[in-house]
Amino acid sequence: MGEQESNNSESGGGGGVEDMVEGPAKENGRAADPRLQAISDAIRVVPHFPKPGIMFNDITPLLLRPSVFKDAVDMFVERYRGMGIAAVAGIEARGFIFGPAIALAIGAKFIPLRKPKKLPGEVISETYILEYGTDCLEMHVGATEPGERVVVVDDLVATGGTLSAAIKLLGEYHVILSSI
Ligand SMILES: O=P(O)(O)OC[C@H]1O[C@H](OP(=O)(O)OP(=O)(O)O)[C@H](O)[C@@H]1O
Ligand SMILES: Nc1ncnc2[nH]cnc12
Repeated sequence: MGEQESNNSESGGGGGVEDMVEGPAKENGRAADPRLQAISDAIRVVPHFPKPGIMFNDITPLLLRPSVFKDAVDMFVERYRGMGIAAVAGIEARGFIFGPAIALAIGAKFIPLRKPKKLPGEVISETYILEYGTDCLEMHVGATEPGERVVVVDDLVATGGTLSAAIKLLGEYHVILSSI
């Protein structure tokens, strides 16, 4: 593999599935899922993108491998099916790639948490700080009901700013965090 195709085990980038992989042995004291290594290997780390110093975790190679893409979705479906999850909230843009598939498979609704000025209805907004700037997430008012269990899905946590904003948007509801 060239430098731009190295996998996450060589990366100092954001935390994603690679944080769940500790070789073939254990994950939180349990046997690691054998699917994790292939998922981790399918995520390309691109140094200095989009700015110097950023180790960019690129999930697009994973999307080109249907069996690995399916394994990534299935792992979340297996984790959350039967848990009374009412909604999956996907964070724009990459949470929109995984979230709807997970939502459909567990029989939950899908809530898009969008970048500013994309949703036409009444919204609530949260501004947050990124590794490379600031951004804002918005959610339609009424997308969730009080007391619903919501899973938040995204591809990656770096600073955690995006995830914190999502939690604040859904704050009055019961949120379950989930990162691919
Ligand atoms: O933990 P954080 O530091 O907040 O970073 C993580 C966020 O950054 C990426 O999205 P990005 O903001 O690049 O938007 P995009 O998916 O629209 O490209 C990623 O998909 C997460 O949403
Ligand atoms: N290191 C990273 N890789 C991919 N997307 C990101 N968003 C913020 N940090 C990132």
